[in-house]
Amino acid sequence: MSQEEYHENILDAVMERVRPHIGKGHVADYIPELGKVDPHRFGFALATVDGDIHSAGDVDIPFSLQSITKLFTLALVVSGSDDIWQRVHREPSGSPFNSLYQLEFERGIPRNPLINPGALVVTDQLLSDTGDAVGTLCDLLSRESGNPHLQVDEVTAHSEYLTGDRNRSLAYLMSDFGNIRNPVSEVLDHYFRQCAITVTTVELARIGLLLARHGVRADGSRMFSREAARRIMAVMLTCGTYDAAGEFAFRIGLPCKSGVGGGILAVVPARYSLAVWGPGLDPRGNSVAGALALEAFTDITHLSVF
Ligand SMILES: NC(=O)CC[C@H](N)C(=O)O
Repeated sequence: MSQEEYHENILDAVMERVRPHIGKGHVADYIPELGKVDPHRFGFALATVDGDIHSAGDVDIPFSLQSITKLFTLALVVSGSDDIWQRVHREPSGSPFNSLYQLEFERGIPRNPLINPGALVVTDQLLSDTGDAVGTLCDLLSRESGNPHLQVDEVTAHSEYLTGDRNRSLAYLMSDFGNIRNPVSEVLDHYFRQCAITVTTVELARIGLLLARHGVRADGSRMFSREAARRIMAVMLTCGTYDAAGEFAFRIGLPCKSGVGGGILAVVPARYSLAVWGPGLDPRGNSVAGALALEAFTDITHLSVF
């Protein structure tokens, strides 16, 4: 069997298993603009480390990256320095991604960079490092996705700006503890806009190759060290799906990062980047069909990190 056939067979088998579940779950209507997305969409894309793409379903429709961006702001920050680990821990929180309660008694140091408070700290750092966090992130994602025109969907960003009081609370609380250094309103503006960057499923699979190749960019140059890649993927596995990270490790066994736009990025280190998109979410904010597709993938291929 050729490589081409092997990958197409995997995709067919994954799609067959996931089809009855497409449309399940609830779209993230706490951000009103995301509540308008059709839950019956579904896409699956597999990128090999050599850059070949195999895909099925709605893989060319742009969707909101949301929390998946947290991986790449982190990658940008750790490419410069490891100092961020003074400002954010790397333990699973066991709590919802926007929970406030740990943050008060842990004195403004978030549990990890892949929940909202942690990501706000990382965005604050990127803003200090570059002067333009969302612009720097958009440049990186544009280069890696193969689409030079990736953009912030300003309507979605504004929709979250209008309803984002919980993120505001997190940011002001951390500012009170001295763990936000730029003006809070500026950090929030960059955070809401970074979350609203849109990509297609195929573009996301390409972006994920940065991790699958352990820090090597699409143009062959190195962005961050192998060690940094290993650490980012460890945090992804243990914290990337919030209070469902244990469940994801149990069912899928790959580093995964979800977003409330319905995307999930998973990595088979040194082999594949996998992107799935299904806007219907479970109560913890992870795509129902997306998780099932990734579980089908590891069941079928036996490719997991365990
Ligand atoms: N889990 C997510 O994707 C959350 C991102 C979203 N922008 C929020 O802050 O609530």
